[in-house]
Amino acid sequence: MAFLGPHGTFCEQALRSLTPDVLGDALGDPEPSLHPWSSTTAALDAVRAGDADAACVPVENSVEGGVPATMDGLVEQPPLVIVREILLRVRFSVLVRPGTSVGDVRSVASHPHGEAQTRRWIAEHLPDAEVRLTSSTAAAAAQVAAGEVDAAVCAPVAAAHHGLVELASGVHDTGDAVTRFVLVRPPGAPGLPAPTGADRTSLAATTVNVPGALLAVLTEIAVRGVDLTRIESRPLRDRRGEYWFFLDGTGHVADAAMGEALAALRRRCTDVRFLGSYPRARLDDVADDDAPRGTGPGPGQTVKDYAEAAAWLEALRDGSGA
Ligand SMILES: O=C(O)C(=O)Cc1ccccc1
Repeated sequence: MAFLGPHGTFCEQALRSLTPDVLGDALGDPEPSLHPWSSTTAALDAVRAGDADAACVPVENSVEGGVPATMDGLVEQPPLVIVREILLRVRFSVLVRPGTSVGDVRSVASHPHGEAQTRRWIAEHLPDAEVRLTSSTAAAAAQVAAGEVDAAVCAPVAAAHHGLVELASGVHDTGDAVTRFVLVRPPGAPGLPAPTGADRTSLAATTVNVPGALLAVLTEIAVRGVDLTRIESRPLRDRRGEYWFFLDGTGHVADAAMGEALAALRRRCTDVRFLGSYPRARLDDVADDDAPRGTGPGPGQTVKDYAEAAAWLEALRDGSGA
C-alpha cells in the first residue's frame, strides 16, 4: 500500500487511523504493508503500474480546497476507484534542528496546503524567511534534517521521524481544519464496497462547452434527489476552455437514484468517470455534518418510488402489465 511519504505525513497518520477490519473490507487485506512514495502522482502511478495494490492520497482540505495533483491523477487511465475516505484534523507545528531559535530561521518549507494554512502565522513570526514548497510536509522535515532548509511546517509526529524539535506548535491560521484522504485501487476484486446506507459516490464529468451544459449535468443529479456534497473543476489540459467537473454526492451506485443519475450523465456528457462509491467518513466528535439536508427525497424520489416504478416498467415490457 503506497502513501504520500516520507514517514511523518498527515497522509500516513490518516492511513494508520484505519482499523484492520476497515482495511480488510476496502482492500481485501486487513494488514497491508505500508510504503512511503515521494508524491501523490507517484503513489497513483505505482498502483496503475502494479507496484502497489492501493494508495492513500490527500484529496481536499476544508481550508484550502482540492489537491490538484490528486484530482488530475484520479481521472487518468487506466481507471482507479476510491474505496474509502478518511477525515483527519490537521494541526501544524514548526520543526527545526535542535539548537535553532526563531532568529536563525531564514527559510521555511512545507507542502502547498501546509503553507496555505499557516500563511498568516509565517508572515507574522518569520516575516523574512524564504518560503519553499515541498511534495509533502514530511519532505520538508527531511530537508530540515538534511540542513537544506531551516524550518518545516508539518505534523508534530514528523519530529520523531526526522530527529527534529518543535519551535512552535498550533501554528495554523484557522482552527479545526480537516483534510480528506482517499484509499484508491484498481477496479475488480474484492469488488465495490457494499452499500451501508450512508455512502458517497465520486465522479468526474466533462461536457461540450455550450450554454447550459453544466446546468444539464446538475439537473440530472437534482431531479433524482441526490444531495451534491462537492463540486470542483479542473481544466482538461489538452482542450482549452473545457473542464473536468468533480462531483461528490450522497448515495451508492447500487442505489436506484445514484445509478440512474450516473447512467444519465453517461448519455449526456462527453466523458464520465466513476471514481467510486464508499462509506461516508465521520469525525468522532462532530455530528454528521454532511448528512443530506433539507426535506429529504422529494415526490417520486424515495427508494420505494424507484422500486415501484422499475417493477411497473418491467411488467409493461414482459407484457403482463399495463
Ligand atoms: O504533506 C502531508 O503531510 C500530507 O499528507 C498532505 C497534506 C498537507 C497539508 C495538509 C494536509 C495534508
